[in-house]
Parts: sequence; structure tokens; C-alpha cells
Amino acid sequence: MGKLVSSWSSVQNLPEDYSFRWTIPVIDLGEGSHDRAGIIQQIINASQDFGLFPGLCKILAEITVINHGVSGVLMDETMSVVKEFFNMADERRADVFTDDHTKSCRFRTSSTNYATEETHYWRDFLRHPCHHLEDFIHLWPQHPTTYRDVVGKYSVEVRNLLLRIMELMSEGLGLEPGFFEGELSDDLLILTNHYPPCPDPSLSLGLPKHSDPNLITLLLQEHVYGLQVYKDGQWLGVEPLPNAFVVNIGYQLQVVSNDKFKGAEHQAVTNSREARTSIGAFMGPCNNCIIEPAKALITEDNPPHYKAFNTKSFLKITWQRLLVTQKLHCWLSMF
Ligand SMILES: O=C(O)CCC(=O)C(=O)O
Ligand SMILES: [Fe+2]
Repeated sequence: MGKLVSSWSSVQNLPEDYSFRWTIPVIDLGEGSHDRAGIIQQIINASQDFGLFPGLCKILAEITVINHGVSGVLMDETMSVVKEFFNMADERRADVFTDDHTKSCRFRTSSTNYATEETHYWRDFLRHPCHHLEDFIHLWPQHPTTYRDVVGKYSVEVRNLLLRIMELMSEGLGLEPGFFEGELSDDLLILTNHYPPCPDPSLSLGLPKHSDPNLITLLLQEHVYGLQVYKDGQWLGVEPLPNAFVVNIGYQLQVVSNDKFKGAEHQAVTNSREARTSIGAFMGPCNNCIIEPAKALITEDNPPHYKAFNTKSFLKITWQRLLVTQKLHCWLSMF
């Protein structure tokens, strides 16, 4: 009878075996901790099982030393300037607020389908391209005044880290060195999400179930819980780790790897106590690039699972459909 929760008199903290929160596989990218082959193996295992893993910042700090990483200070500064943006008075952020889908820098609410969606999401977001910086930075918010400087530096550093991770992945897949360099990784979008405290989290969502449509995403979240991953038929909460990034495999990497890597479906839930902010860096191919299963992976026993498609049309369809019908796989796959 002692197991009955109704027999417990007072419980301050939820016992661990009652928690659906989950620490997703942690990959230590520090070169001091594993050899290169060991790091690649960890990435492969985590990517195949979950499609999602965080790299610890302790490590990133080490990488900073060799000029490839993102410093903890820059991560904190970026989170702070983004939060400042979301907390500013509307007049100061009116320069980027728009309903126009064709504007590459957009600050708006809910999803891309506000006018047509039946239910809205408890989320504001700001998105803008970042690469090449000189082509886009003039379109970014003018306030806070440090925004462009801080987020500009951040975008360059996360891009380097993403390229480094892609290089490890291409080696793990058995593709030639530099496979993902050039046009396959020429696009970088920073998309920041802000979920204010919500009056009824049980009835609403910050972001619905989706897989990211791009190649690979680096997500910076703060200490506030909200990200969930769909695994084996249930939602698992991703415990935020201090100074860590979540790396999320996108649909395009699933296609190029011919399903060797699978994107994880995820969503963002809200809470009633504290606002939550997350910053995604979405890397992907340039507009006219053709995405298809890498030829080197195709054999008689491993035929292509997907047809080739043009990135521009893929993204046009995905951003509209992704959050609504979840039918992408049927649209893309060969079978
Ligand atoms: O806020 C989060 O944790 C999730 C964000 C996300 O999945 C996205 O922007 O695609
Ligand atoms: Fe996502």
C-alpha cells in the first residue's frame, strides 16, 4: 500500500522514477576527452537513436582555444540581448514586425500561418538570415543597439561549430571530407522563440510537433524547461543543461544520409511561471541546391529512399505544411 501516491503524506520533490524529463545523450566534443573516432561514434549512436543531442559548452570553451568554438560569454550575451529584444516596448521593435512572408527578417507571433491556423501558438518569434552577414545584417533589428554586433558574432561562431559537427558526421557516414561544405551549408537562419508565461499551459502549446526542415540545427535554450521530444510513442521533456547546445537533425540531413540519421520530432510546451526564450541556428543548403541521398551511400542493397528536390521548393512547401499536416515524409519519399 505504501506505493500508493495517495498514501504519501508530504512530498517536496518528485521522485526520479516518476519524471518524464530526460537527459538526452550528451556528446563531449572536447578533443581532450575522446579521440576523433570516439567522438564520431558517439554522434552516430546519438543521431541514430534520437536525432537530437547536446554538445556541452565546457567543451566549446576548449574549442574556443583552438579558434573553432562558441564562448560561454558570447552564448550568455546573445541570450541576454535576445531576451531584451522580446521585452522591449513595441515601438522599439516595430522596424522588424511584419506579416509579410517575403521579408527575410520577420518578427511576428504564433506560426507562419497565423491567418489560416485554427489554433494559435503561445509564442512570438524573430527570424532572419545570417550568412553572408554583410548581405543581411542591415535588415536585423536596430534595437537593442548591441543586437547586430552580438548576434552577428554569435552567428559566425555557431556556423563554425555546425560545420565542424557536419564534418564529423560526413566522416561517420563514410562521405568524402568537406562533403557538406559549400552550397549544402551555405544558408544560416537565426530563429529566436519567446514563450511568455501562459495562463493555461495544459490547453496550449508554444510550438506544435514538428521536425526541423533544414540540414541541422543548433538550439540554445536557457534554464527554463519547455522542449519535448517524441520518442517511442511518448513525449519526453528535455532537461536543459547549463551552457549546452541541443543539436537537432533536420529533414534534409535525413534525406542526404538516406535515413541513416533521422530527425527527431519535437515540440515546445509553455509554463505559467516564467518566460522562456530559445535561439535556433538553422543551417541548410542555398536556394537552388539539389538535395538528394548522397550517391556514395547508394548501392543495390541500399536504394535511395527519397527523390531529389530543389531546396527552394522544398522549403516553400515545408514551412507551410510542416506545422499543419505532418505529411512531409509521403511527399518526399520514393515509396
Ligand atoms: O523552443 C524550443 O525549445 C524549440 C524550438 C524549435 O523547435 C524550433 O524553433 O524549431
Ligand atoms: Fe524545431
